[in-house]
Amino acid sequence: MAEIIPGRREEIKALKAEHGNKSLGEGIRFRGLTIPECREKLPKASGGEEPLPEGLFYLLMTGEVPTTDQVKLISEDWKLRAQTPLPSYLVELLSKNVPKTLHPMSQLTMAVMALQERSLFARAYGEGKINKNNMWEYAFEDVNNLIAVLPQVAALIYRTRYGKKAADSNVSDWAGRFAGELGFTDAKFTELLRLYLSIHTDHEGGNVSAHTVKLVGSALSDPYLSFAAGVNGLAGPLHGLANQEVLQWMLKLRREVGDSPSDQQITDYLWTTLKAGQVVPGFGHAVLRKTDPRYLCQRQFAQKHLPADPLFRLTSQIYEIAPRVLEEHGKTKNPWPNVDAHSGVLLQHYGLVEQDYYTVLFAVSRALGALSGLIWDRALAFPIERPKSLTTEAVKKLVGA
Ligand SMILES: CC(=O)SCCNC(=O)CCNC(=O)[C@H](O)C(C)(C)COP(=O)(O)OP(=O)(O)OC[C@H]1O[C@@H](n2cnc3c(N)ncnc32)[C@H](O)[C@@H]1OP(=O)(O)O
Ligand SMILES: O=C([O-])CC(=O)C(=O)O
Repeated sequence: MAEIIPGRREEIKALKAEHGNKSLGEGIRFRGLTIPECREKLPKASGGEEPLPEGLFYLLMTGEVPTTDQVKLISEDWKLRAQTPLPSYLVELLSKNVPKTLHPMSQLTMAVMALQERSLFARAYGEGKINKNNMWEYAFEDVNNLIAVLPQVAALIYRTRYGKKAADSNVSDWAGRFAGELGFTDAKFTELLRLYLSIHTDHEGGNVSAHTVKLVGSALSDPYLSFAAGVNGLAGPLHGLANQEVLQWMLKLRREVGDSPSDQQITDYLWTTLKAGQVVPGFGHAVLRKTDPRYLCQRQFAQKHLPADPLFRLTSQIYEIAPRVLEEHGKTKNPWPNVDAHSGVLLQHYGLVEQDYYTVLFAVSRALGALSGLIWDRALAFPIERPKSLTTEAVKKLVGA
C-alpha cells in the first residue's frame, strides 16, 4: 500500500482537475471486474470453486487480482490478528447481558462500538501523531484488526441468540473460520459462505451502508465508529434488512396458500402487498436497471447445488411473475430482483434458518468493501463531507418559485 498510494494520489488529483465536472456510472464492478469475472479469477480454497473474500479485499485495496499465496498471507494475517481474545466485557455483554429480543444487527453495532476501545487511529489522533500522510496506516491497522475479529463477534451473537455451539474445524480461511464458529462443517455451506461474503462486499460506494461509513469517516471518526454507523444503515428494510424481509415475505406466502402456490396465487399475493402500500422486498434498485448480477450468480449456485429445493423453485416462480406485476403497477424504475431476493433461500437450504440473522452476514461482508474504501479515503485525504442544506422556503426564494 505504501508503494501504491503516492502514485494514486497524483493520478486522482490530475483526474479531478481535468474531468471533475462529468457524471459517470457502470453497474456492479469490483475494480473493473464483473461478478462472473471475480468468480472466475479470484483464488479459491483448495478443492473449492468459489472466490475467497480475502482475494476480493486484496483486489479492492490494490486494484490487482492476487495470487493464491497472497490470499493465503491475508488469511494467515487475519487469523493471527483474531488470536487476541475478545475483551471480556464484550463477551459478557453479548452472551449474558443483551436481551434475546434485541435484533442481531443492533447487537453487532454494540459489539463494534465496544471494540472501538482498541482503535489505534483514535489513540494516535489523541496523541497528536496523525497527519494527512500517515493517517491511512492507522486506518489500515484498525480495518484489518476489525475485519479479522468480525466472524468471531458475529458468530458469538448467533450462538448466544439461537443456543448453538461452534464446530471443530481446521479450515483457516476467513469464511471457513466463520462457518466453523457458526457451528457448520458442511463443505458446501462453507463454499456458499465464501461466495456470499465475496459478493456482498460493496456496490459502488454510494449505497447507504458504504456511504455512511465514508461520511462518518470523513469526520476522521475511526474505522470502528465509521463501520458501526454503516451497520445501522444496512439494518434498514430498504437496504440490507431486505435480506430477511424477502424470506419472511415468502414464508408468509407459503403459510397463506400452501407450499406449491399457483402462478395466479403468487400474482394475487404480490398485488395484496402492493395494494397495502408496501414494497415487494428483494425487487427494485436505486441504480440497477436489470436483474442484479449477484442474484444471478446465487441462482447459478442454486441451479448447480440445490435445483430441487422447494424454496428455490418458489424463488424461480416469483422471478417469472413479479417483474410483470411490478411493471403493471407502474411505479418502480426497476422491476427486476436484487441480491436480497436470493440469499436467504440458499442459507435456508444449508440449515442457517434464522432469518433475523441474515443481515449480520451481509454486514460482515460489507466490512470488506466499505472499510477498504475507508483506507483509501484516508490515503487520499478526502475532505469532510458536508452537503448543503436549505429550507423549502429558501429554495423557493432562490429559484424564484
Ligand atoms: C442490497 C440492497 O440494498 S438492494 C435493495 C434492497 N431493498 C429492497 O429489496 C426493498 C424493495 N425495494 C425498494 O424499496 C426500492 O426498489 C429501493 C429502495 C431498493 C430503491 O428505491 P428507489 O430508488 O426509490 O426506487 P424507484 O426510483 O424505482 O422508486 C419509484 C417508486 O417505485 C416504488 N418501488 C420501488 N421498488 C418497489 C418494490 N420492490 N415494490 C413496490 N414499490 C416499489 C418506490 O417505493 C417508489 O414509490 P413512490 O413513487 O410512491 O415513492
Ligand atoms: O447499491 C445500493 O444502493 C444497494 C446495493 O445493491 C448494495 O448496497 O449492495
